[in-house]
Amino acid sequence: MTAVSVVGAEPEAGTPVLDARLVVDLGTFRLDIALRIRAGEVVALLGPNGAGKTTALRTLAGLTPLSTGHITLGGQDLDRPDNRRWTPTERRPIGVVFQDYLLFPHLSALDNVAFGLRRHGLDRRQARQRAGEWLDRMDLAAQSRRKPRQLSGGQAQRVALARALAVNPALLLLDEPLAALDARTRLDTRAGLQHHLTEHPGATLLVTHDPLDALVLADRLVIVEDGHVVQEGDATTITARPRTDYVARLVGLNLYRGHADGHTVRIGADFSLTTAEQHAGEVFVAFPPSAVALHPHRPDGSPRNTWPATITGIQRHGDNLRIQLTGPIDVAADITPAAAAHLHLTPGQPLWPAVKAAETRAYPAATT
Ligand SMILES: Nc1ncnc2c1ncn2[C@@H]1O[C@H](COP(=O)(O)OP(=O)(O)OP(=O)(O)O)[C@@H](O)[C@H]1O
Repeated sequence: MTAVSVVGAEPEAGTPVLDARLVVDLGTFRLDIALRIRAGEVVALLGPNGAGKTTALRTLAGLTPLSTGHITLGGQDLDRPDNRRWTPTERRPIGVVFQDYLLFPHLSALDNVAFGLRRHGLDRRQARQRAGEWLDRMDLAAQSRRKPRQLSGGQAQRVALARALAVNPALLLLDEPLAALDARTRLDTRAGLQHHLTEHPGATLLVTHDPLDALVLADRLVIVEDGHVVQEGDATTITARPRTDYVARLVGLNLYRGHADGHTVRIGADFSLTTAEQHAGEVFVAFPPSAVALHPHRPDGSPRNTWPATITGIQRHGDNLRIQLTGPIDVAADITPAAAAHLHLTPGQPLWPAVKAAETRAYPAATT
């Protein structure tokens, strides 16, 4: 099917479609983030609970007003409080897939998709025809007459996606689009969603707290904590060089901030790590839990990074066990069940973690 633009011209690939600075004051919480998304680009807004992701999505959709800042889409100001400019939700060239889809329960799948098209000016026949084509494209032709309650979770998600995409929005907003699905359906639906996002010529913002969704679906990640962007970039850079504890946990790394002098990084008053790279000044040091070996006594031929620690937690982690330890630094170590049995691990037990300098990564803490 050829995509016919209902909402203005097709954006040119590579040009910024969305340019926004979102500032929202909600009592004691303040969101203040800048977002730019190019045509065809999928950006994931990722962050812990309460970071401000939903608030950002609601301001873009016109459901929560900006306190200050602006939302410019395809070169047009949708919101600019300083100029008293605000565009009602239904007049925005934006498609939204809400977490629980918000399908109209009394309308068939076909009419749910046609509804948005009619609101954008198509007559009933045209709207139903276009809706039928979209359902076909989503592999839902056989379900087009069903009401939402007669659809599986994955099917309902695809109807919601068809409804949002059918109007060819300049900006597609996805709010935790896979959160309502069970693990198996999630896997299939994620693959389908990835395919449709690749084909969407407009900008896409995906709001999620699932790192896997973000890594699989997005070209770029914007990480928010407490209303602010703490890191942004492609998945490779972010996974290699996390800059906050939240991001480090997300990508499964131990992360420390310290002061480097050559190969030595001082962390806190009485502790330092030896790193493979040399630096001077403020740095982050990161290493994976799999790089941490655990010894019952101080290891002989002592690797330079070893210290006394105490077990605070033991959890399953895939085929291995993840051991949390406290000491001069807190650290997570992944070891095999066989190694754990050999060490007779119990909470409170003293151990010596050891990490080779070659397994560490050090990088400047200053953002340039
Ligand atoms: N209407 C409101 N009035 C006052 N505070 C609010 C309002 N809506 C949200 N907040 C607060 O704003 C902060 C951000 O909430 P938001 O829902 O945007 O976070 P989130 O990142 O989407 O979190 P989650 O992943 O839990 O959905 C929270 O501290 C929340 O309590």
